Amino acid sequence: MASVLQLTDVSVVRDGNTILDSVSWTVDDDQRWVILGPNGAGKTTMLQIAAAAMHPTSGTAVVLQERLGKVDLFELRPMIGFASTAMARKVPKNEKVLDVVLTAAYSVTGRWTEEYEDMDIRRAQRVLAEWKLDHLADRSFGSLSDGEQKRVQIARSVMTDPEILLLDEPASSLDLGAREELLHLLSGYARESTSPAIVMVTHHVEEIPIGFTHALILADGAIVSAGPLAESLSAANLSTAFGLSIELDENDGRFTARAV
Ligand SMILES: Nc1ncnc2c1ncn2[C@@H]1O[C@H](COP(=O)(O)OP(=O)(O)OP(=O)(O)O)[C@@H](O)[C@H]1O
Repeated sequence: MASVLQLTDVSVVRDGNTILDSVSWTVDDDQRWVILGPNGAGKTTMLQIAAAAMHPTSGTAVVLQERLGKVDLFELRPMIGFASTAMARKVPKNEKVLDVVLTAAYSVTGRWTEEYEDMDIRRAQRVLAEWKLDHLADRSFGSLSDGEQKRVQIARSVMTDPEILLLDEPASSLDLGAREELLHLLSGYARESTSPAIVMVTHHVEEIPIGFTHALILADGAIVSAGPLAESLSAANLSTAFGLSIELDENDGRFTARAV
């Protein structure tokens, strides 16, 4: 077991606003974390630091054993899978699904005239099959449903065989069927011992895939709780974070929450 992410006293200040306030957090390579918290709590900012896409204003962030600020980010980033709507917006709408995934191997979006190696093409095809997208390989990205696009984003982010996988609200905007299909795939992936460490931001406890092991709850840029799911994801901690009385239920590894 090795740590893939270590934040120590990390603060982020932007335009005089403290977005993260002395956050300390460690993620090990066999852990699957969910980050929950109200709008504006700082969840995406945490992911940005984990993705080496942002530096802390103070404190230290060590990603894959490399301290941010002392490492060549272009070497580090291929080892980090990051699926987000912001990333998807950079993908040309007419890009073929196979190419959306394949181009991750070269850290670009939009295929031009590059030649790709057969090995990379075979890996992209395998990844598409794993995420139930093989029948869509020749379709344009822009023609896919939201649910299919979300799965392509994840397939692209695992194409490079990353050591940490970051997912920013992968189930947002999905209908019930598409959400359940995605959660089923994420559960299977989370439970494989060969999968990398996973950190997923979500707004809803209903979107926590079975197999996730840890929860970090954030409010106002500070950690309310962080640790194994059974301890950290509690009605009391959610109530503190959201500032209202919340009831939490668990059924066969899936969660539901409501205000009481
Ligand atoms: N460049 C910036 N300058 C000033 N404030 C910023 C900047 N970037 C983010 N913020 C603020 O920092 C806070 C945290 O933002 P962040 O996107 O990390 O929150 P979040 O928990 O992901 O929110 P949401 O659930 O709404 O996506 C928000 O109040 C946001 O407005």
